[in-house]
Amino acid sequence: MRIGTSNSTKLLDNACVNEYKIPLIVMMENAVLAAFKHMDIANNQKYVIVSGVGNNGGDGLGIARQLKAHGKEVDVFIVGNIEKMSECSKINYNILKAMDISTNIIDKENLDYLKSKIKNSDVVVDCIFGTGLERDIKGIYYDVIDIINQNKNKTYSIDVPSGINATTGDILGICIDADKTISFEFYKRGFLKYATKEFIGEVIVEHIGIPKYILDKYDDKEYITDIELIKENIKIKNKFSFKSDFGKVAIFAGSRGFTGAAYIATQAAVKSGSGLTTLISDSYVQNIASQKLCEAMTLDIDEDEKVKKLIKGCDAIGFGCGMGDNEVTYNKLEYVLKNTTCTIIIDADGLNILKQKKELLENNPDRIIITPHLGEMARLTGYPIDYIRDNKVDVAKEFAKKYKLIVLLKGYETVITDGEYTYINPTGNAAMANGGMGDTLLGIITSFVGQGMTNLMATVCGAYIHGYIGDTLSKKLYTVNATDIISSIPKIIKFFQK
Ligand SMILES: NC(=O)C1=CN([C@@H]2O[C@H](COP(=O)(O)OP(=O)(O)OC[C@H]3O[C@@H](n4cnc5c(N)ncnc54)[C@H](O)[C@@H]3O)[C@@H](O)[C@H]2O)[C@H](O)CC1
Ligand SMILES: [K+]
Repeated sequence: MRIGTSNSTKLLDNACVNEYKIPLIVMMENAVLAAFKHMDIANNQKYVIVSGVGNNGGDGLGIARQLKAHGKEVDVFIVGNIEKMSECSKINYNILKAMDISTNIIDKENLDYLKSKIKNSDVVVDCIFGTGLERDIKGIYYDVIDIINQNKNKTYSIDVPSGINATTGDILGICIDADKTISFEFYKRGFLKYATKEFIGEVIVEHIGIPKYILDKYDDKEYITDIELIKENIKIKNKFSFKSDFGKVAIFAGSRGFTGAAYIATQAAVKSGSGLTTLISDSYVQNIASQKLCEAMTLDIDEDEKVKKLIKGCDAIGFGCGMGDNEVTYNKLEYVLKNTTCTIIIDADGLNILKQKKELLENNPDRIIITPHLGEMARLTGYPIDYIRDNKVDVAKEFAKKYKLIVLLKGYETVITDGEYTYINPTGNAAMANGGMGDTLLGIITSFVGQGMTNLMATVCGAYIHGYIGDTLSKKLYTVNATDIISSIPKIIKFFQK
């Protein structure tokens, strides 16, 4: 699913109208019909439509007409200077007048009337502002939004809950507290901001008849990952394949007290389909992990020649889980980067050691994937955690572009970017918030890179599948642990295999 901003909507509208000769009223009626499908008419009878005078308001007037045509009780209120009504809104307004559907122009005197109608309604349809909101909400607009929030039974917002800036997610003074948002063509970028989550309700994105090639042309290269993309990347195994066709990977992980991390990351790679997997760790970890790892091989990190030979032949290397934030780990990472050309996926202590010494990243373009959480990203970038949380896409993109690598920034709606293309991961849940989850993810991504996916797609698919397994298991489990995820990896990957 595409992510877009106010500007993308404007550019798209202009292109459709001027270049492709699709009249705006056609797109508006498509929007009306698309939104109407979600008005839940089987369960509601009384609707109040509150429209502004821009095109978002025009959508509302069209929805009012459709609701009336389906036998619903509809009260229409318009806020704003009716003289300044947009052209398409005016068309819908005139249709309502011709059909004898009365409209009320809101002023200070009839706010109580609006309030009583809202109290008495099942659903308020919010069409005051959409992508055209451009300044703080004041005066009568403020009062109307406040009245809706205080008195509604349910509110369905059209395109954007009025008051939220569709691009930044900033709340411009006040905003509608929506139960559902029916948005057009794009998931609005502003909805990614944590602070808006409690106001947008369930978000539905509907197409309004704009051809794909036009959407492609005005694409911001930002997406919410969807299932189709995963299916495209998980290929059927050729019947003539050998284990060498599914990648040789190594996992550098573990230290005293962190043997679990080594086991989890390695076993996740095995279960994700790697042809050959080797855990490289200190001998203490090796002795313990090798008793549990049946399929994976193990190697002592200090057996220099053997390690060098093995990593030179690897298709991907996962590095960092539970290794310790110290000079030894840094030296090993430097060694691995120097002695290989394949992709290295760096997590946990592999990231912590980089905070003062980013030259390792600078000197290895297009072969590193980093998987930080907010704290690790703060240490890498120097930005405060709150700033990163509010600007996660921009921060991840900036870092990815600067160091020519892939950033997977963990958190609610994990961000994955190579600096040009960005994917927001919609899977995963709070039942997965426990130790070992990151190690599992590292194992899956390492395995996918080893099997030949591009670095970006391996990271996108790894994050999606990891979260998807967690979502599936959390329906029956109070807590989902790394070992639960690992056991389900083959079954779920199979589900996505085309
Ligand atoms: N391609 C599409 O997705 C389509 C979407 N449609 C709908 O159109 C709106 C965008 O319409 P637009 O006219 O550009 O903007 P708005 O209706 O959101 O508002 C503009 C209107 O409001 C005034 N205004 C802005 N900020 C304030 C403020 N703080 N206080 C008071 N007034 C304000 C501004 O001056 C204008 O008068 C989109 O969201 C969809 O719902 C189309 O239906 C079809 C194509
Ligand atoms: K709206």
